[in-house]
Amino acid sequence: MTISLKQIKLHRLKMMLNDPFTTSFGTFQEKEFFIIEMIDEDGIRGYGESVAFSSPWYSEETVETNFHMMKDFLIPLLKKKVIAHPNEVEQIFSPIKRNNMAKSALEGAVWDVYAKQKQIPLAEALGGTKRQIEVGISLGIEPTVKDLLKKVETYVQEGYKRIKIKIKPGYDVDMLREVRRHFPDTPIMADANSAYSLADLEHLRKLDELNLMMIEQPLAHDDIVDHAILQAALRTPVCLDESIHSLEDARKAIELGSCKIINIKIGRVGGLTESKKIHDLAKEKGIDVWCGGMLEAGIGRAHNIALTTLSQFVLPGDTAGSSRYWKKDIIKPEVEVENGIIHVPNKPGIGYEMDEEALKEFTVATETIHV
Ligand SMILES: O=C(O)CCC(=O)c1ccccc1C(=O)O
Ligand SMILES: [Mg+2]
Repeated sequence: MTISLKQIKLHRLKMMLNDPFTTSFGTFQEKEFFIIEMIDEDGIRGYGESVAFSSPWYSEETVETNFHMMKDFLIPLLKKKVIAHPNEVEQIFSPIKRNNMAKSALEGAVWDVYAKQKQIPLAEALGGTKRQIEVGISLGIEPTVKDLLKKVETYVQEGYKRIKIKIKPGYDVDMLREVRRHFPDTPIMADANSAYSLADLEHLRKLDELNLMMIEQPLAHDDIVDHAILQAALRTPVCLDESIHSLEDARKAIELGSCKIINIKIGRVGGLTESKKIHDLAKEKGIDVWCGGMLEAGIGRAHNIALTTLSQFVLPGDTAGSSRYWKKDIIKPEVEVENGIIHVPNKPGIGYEMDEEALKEFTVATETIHV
């Protein structure tokens, strides 16, 4: 069996988040992104989602650069190619440097086509075995600690397996101490999105009193050297997010001791194939991994769920339920979280149907490309 693509549709969507999401870089409430629909010669449809944001605050990619890369460079590389296995897509895209989120959006759709051809769940195609996955939730920076405590309370009640809290200088140790006081036994972690430097080492050391599961990306987005110094000085495990773009980055970070945990985001590392490689290395080296989030709509969420079924995803990820983000998601059924658990669908491919009505409602433009 091979994959012969006939058509690729790039649907540009605009959706409003239920609540504004604030990080150390700012606040946003609207999300623009692409849903990739690939149609093969037998009419099988596979879907992918581009996860870049409208501005390059998280990484250098944006919605516009994703479109440019997919349309002008990556899709032309797929033209007239017969793909035997989605593992090959990474190699096909290798003439193009970086632009991992653009690559990943397309590669994800190829994986979905592949699994649907074979009539197996994407999770199984990836080698995943878990039938249910544990998930946590990521909470943005709130106007006051009181507001935050209310949110933590809500999601602890709902059964989320761990609570991640965004931090920044001035909204960190004291706030977390307060949260810990109210929730002495809840698994809690902090994500700094690169808001600190080694000059803050003594301050960050105070986090060690709070029994946090980890601190995510405390230092620069492109650093693995200073993180190694910080990790050596902290008991709290350091988790890398922004700094890891590839298997090679992961290998170097592990060798340097820059982290004890890796947040794998499919888009950030260029696709499911690379995610799997990082997962396998982490497993071999005894590094725990979990699946990060990019405030995805249903298609990206479905990919995250499938990836999380791999065995070294031992920590709850950021793949919360659809309703945490959207009034209405673009898939049927929506992703439901029950007591912090998602039941992995066992239908072929990503396991969720595109809600065509919702797709239409949120689409602002569609580009159709024949391949
Ligand atoms: O709920 C999610 O999808 C993840 C939320 C989150 O923490 C996040 C959201 C957008 C960009 C970066 C991050 C991050 O993990 O750093
Ligand atoms: Mg992060």
